[in-house]
Amino acid sequence: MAALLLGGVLVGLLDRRPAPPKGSYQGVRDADDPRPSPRHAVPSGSTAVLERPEVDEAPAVVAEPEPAVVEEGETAPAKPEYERPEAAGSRLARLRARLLKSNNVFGKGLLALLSQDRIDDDVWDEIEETLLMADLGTEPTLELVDRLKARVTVEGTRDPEQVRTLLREELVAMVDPSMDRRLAATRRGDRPAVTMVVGVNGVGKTTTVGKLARVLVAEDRTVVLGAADTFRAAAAEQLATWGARVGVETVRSEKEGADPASVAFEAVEHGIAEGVDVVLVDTAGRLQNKANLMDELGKIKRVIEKQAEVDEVLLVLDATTGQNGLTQAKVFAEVVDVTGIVLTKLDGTAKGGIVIAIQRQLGVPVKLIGLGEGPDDLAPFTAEGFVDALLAD
Ligand SMILES: Nc1nc2c(ncn2[C@@H]2O[C@H](COP(=O)(O)OP(=O)(O)OP(=O)(O)O)[C@@H](O)[C@H]2O)c(=O)[nH]1
Repeated sequence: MAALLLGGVLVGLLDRRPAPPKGSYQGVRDADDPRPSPRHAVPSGSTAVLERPEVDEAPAVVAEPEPAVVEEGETAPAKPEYERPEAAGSRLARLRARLLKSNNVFGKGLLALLSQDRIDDDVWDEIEETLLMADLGTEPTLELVDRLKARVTVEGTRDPEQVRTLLREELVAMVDPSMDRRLAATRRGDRPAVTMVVGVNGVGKTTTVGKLARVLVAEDRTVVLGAADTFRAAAAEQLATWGARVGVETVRSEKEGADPASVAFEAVEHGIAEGVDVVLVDTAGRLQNKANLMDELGKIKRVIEKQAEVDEVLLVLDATTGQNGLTQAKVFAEVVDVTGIVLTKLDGTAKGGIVIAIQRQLGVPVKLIGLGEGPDDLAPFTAEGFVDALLAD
């Protein structure tokens, strides 16, 4: 199963690139200004700086720190020690207990109901209620109940293992294993893959960008982060801290309220210069009104696309917000072309059905799920892995 999870998520292998040069990069242009030459010889008054991990070199691939050889009376030289993030493939399997715990009623409840000797109308009503309570949504609930009814009638089985198999098949079909859940993580020619991460504040967006950088580093991808959420000053700091832990650089603004498109531009520019695989751009996406959001995200995208295509727009949604999350999803989908959903805080809700509801609403796959506050508690999503975790013993 680990192989399945891994294979479904990221393709290709990273070619190891030389470490970026020393020194700090200063960028100053407005996003619409012409490109300076030579590249980094720019006047003062910078809008974006590169938060370079404070080490002699910044290896994009994490190596086990070698034990330093120290003579008696000597102090060991400072050595870069980055964290080694957990491999992407094993994450969902590791986190299944958390998913099962929070979604116990959904998975186990359904199994128990379907395993009863006699499934009368009352039991079907209870099944329907269980699905609705799990935020599956009315239409998918009715569809699933119809399919289960048809199969139980035809197969007439109450054997727990057969019931489990039947329910597993039907839930996997609802989650739709045919959706392409791979992340854009491979360079296109001489350009990095560019991912914009959007969503309202508080959903776990900045945390998700940090965790996603770790997923990519675990897959031997080189990454640059762009802190284009210039609305909340602490967000850039938070992001740079995430990056520094795994040797990933963050391009950020020195000024609160700086032009987010400009920061995004410079992050991508830096990613191109450094030859990294992926540039992840965090955005603010305040939802006061749709026109503002459209202006801001539209501008960031347009400006990035002066240099490289935006390959992925990941929408982060908080699974605990239920219907509110669906409304947010709709607004964002009207503003940008969302290519994937990251559903955070699934560990804190019994409403795992939201995965199906959101995919149905947007026609876009859930690509990653957040299952805790730990740095590696973001897992690549697969239909089978998710359903197995819901129905696990
Ligand atoms: N339990 C749990 N908590 C999470 C998960 N993802 C994020 N969080 C927590 O959610 C809180 C908010 O996270 P942030 O990344 O700051 O959220 P954000 O407000 O969207 O980021 P900004 O857009 O920069 O404001 C933090 O305490 C995170 O640790 C998750 O999957 N599970």
